[in-house]
Amino acid sequence: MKVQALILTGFGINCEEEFAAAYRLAGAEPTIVHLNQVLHGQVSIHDFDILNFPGGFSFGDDLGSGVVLANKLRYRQTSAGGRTLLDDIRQFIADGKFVLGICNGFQVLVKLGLLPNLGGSVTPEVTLTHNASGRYEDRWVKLRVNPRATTPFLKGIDTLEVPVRHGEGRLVVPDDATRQAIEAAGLNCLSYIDANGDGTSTYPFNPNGADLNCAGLCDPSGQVFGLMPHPEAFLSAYNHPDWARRKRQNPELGEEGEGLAIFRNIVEHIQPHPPAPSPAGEGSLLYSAVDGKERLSSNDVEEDKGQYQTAQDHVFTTSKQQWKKLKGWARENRKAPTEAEEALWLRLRREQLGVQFRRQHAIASYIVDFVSIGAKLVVEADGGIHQNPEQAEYDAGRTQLLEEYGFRVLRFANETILKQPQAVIAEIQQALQEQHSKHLIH
Ligand SMILES: NC(=O)CC[C@H](N)C(=O)O
Repeated sequence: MKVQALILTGFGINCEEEFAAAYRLAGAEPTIVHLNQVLHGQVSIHDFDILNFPGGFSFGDDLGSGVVLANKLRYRQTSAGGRTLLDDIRQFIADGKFVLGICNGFQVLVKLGLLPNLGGSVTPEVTLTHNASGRYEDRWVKLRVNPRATTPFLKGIDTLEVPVRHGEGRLVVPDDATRQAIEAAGLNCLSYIDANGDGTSTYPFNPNGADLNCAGLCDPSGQVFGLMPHPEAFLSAYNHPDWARRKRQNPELGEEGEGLAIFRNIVEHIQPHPPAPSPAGEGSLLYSAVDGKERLSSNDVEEDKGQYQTAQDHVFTTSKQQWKKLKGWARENRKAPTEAEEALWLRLRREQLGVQFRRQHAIASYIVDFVSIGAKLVVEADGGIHQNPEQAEYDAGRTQLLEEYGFRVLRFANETILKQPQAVIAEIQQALQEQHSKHLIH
């Protein structure tokens, strides 16, 4: 099942379709509902992974942007039992789920006290108020991600160019203690920067005069994130006013807008996807070397059933001749794994890391210990013999060849696999993510 994104609308919210488009492009399933459907109990936020508050002019910005909506969430009872939507949202966050607010949505989260929520009691600690310019600002700004920010929404992003459109985007932090606490925890996760890339309070780079030059906040868990600018308004490169000049300067310029990364990040964080395998013959020897005629019927390679067998299609990444030479060996290895191989397989099999791994799989003239064909990632469990110089040279040649075929190769010493399995899995997960983004870019 796809990641489920619930997008609230109604009462003057007006960016819900852009949110839906962003989630769709990021591979999630968006559902737009009127806030009343949630307040009246017709839709439960708990059926979703990400709760989204889009921008707009909820309740006409009466009493201050986001104030009325925040009060509805805090005080409107949703059921006979006297629960409020805020109670549900707190439960939703405690369940490890995610909340995103953009512009008016960010204002709601701040007025409600879900951001920055230093004290954990969901009481307002900072506010957003009228821009220092005294007028509505509609312009493109540049942002820098606080390197200390830990929210998954911003993972891997350094800078971002996005539009702002708001009248009340100026963050005001009431006192030094709050300011220090926010900075100490890295919750001021986005700042406005000038042309040199430095955080700035200078207009118009900082369009509203925000304290800490702050354009966005996250809570200490990183699960709640909000920002004044609109990443959902930069999903395509053509959204940018300078796209034509940029494209002329760099014909290779990708078509994706910078804002999409935030949505991809959170969807990927919730459900790491394997990249699609590259189409036959495209930039890789892998599939073109194995044409239809060379394929063996699955009967020829019937594998032993048992603890180490997973249901999977047979994918051939070697020729028929080579497979004949290698299959006996592959089978033997599979039947008699080393202790480290066995330990690693128990953590890789059955798509536990979100992608399918095969073990003792033949690629060209080699048998690799584990491979995810989709992610193009090979994982090798090395015994002591691999320290011997001759073997090391052989390994290096083999790695080079596999890399030529488009695979990335990770090697772990058996001892490391057995003694630090968590670290090994973390490294494999990291590599899977990198492989995923790499293949998306291509
Ligand atoms: N685009 C928006 O979400 C605007 C938010 C709010 N109405 C403001 O003007 O500040």
